[in-house]
Amino acid sequence: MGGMTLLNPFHGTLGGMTILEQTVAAIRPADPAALAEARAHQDRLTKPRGALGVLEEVAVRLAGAAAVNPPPLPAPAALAIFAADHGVHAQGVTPWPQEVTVQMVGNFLAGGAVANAFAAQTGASVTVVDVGVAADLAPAPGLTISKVAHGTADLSLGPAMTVAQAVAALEAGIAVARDLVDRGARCLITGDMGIANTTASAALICAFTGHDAEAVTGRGTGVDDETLARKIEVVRRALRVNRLDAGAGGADASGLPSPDALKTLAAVGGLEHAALAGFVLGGAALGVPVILDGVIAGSAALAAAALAPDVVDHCVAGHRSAEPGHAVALDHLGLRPLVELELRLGEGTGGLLAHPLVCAAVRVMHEVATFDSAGVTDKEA
Ligand SMILES: O=C(O)c1ccc[n+]([C@@H]2O[C@H](COP(=O)([O-])O)[C@@H](O)[C@H]2O)c1
Ligand SMILES: Cc1cc2nc[nH]c2cc1C
Repeated sequence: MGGMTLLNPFHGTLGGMTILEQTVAAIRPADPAALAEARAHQDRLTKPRGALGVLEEVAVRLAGAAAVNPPPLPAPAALAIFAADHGVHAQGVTPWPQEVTVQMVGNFLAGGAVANAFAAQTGASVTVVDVGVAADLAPAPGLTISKVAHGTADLSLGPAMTVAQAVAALEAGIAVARDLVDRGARCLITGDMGIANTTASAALICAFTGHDAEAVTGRGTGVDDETLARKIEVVRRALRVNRLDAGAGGADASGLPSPDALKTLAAVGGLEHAALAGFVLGGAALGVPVILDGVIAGSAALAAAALAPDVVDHCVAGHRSAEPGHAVALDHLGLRPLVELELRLGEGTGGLLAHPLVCAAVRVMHEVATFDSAGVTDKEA
């Protein structure tokens, strides 16, 4: 799926609804009939009932999301790495210089990052999306340029983005999901790159779950005790300055994107968080499952769920990262991570590792014999 794409980040409309509104409106909850059929099917397969543990629930979940049993095999997979920079970098919340964001974009495009190795292992394509890198990037194969801004403003001093910028980034993410599915992807995997983005992730998790900054702020790329203390204070200040300390709004009764959720995302999110939220919504609207990576994806999924609660039915939590806010975000979403390896890299690495597990879970539903078809005696009811 190489080749360079230039996507228009303008806030588009069609038939009176914005692309974001259309996308939210197209997302369906899990289909109860397909869920029931998939559960009954699991119980007829030649294995003791429940013997595949969590993998049985994954397959059932994908059947519900696809509204058909068995669900389509979630392959080929496409990883999209959304890259952006953060004004809050100026507060000294990370030991890494900001230019590492653009340098790592170069590394992804050259095929030299861990995400490239893991993608090759599971046969996933890699697309890098510049949604807000501070530096200007030259067009290159595998790079989508959807730059909404040259990084966000400092979220500890005021809103990181305007609502219009957040919507433009959401719609850039939706466009990437649509493009990858058009080109044949049957599973989307989230990836991110953005020095300082674990600070924005912590602020989003506080705002959407009501947890305290100390409980959800972690060491990111590996900050020392002094920097961690400063980072927690920066998150607290961001919530106070942006008047989010009382928790944020979710979806409202209209079924349209909640203005509170958009304001929260704009206030303390990053451009990659907004684009990731759009990517997740875009995949769900097309009925294609989305495997979430780490804390950045988890916090973006909170925003997506506040905009469209049913989006969660289309998500699989690839892994649980070492960042403490990730478990809080996954609990709030009701998602159970498949892999727990103390990863804290981002780029989509945890999502990519989970992809073969999700494929295996679904393949069982297509290929394993039933007690009847194989002539195996079931235990007595
Ligand atoms: O995926 C995670 O859970 C994760 C946890 C810690 C760090 N990261 C990555 O590290 C970068 C942000 O870390 P930091 O310390 O600069 O905020 C960003 O590029 C993320 O992809 C990612
Ligand atoms: C080297 C490096 C690689 C990364 N990949 C994702 N986030 C990252 C942060 C750093 C610092």
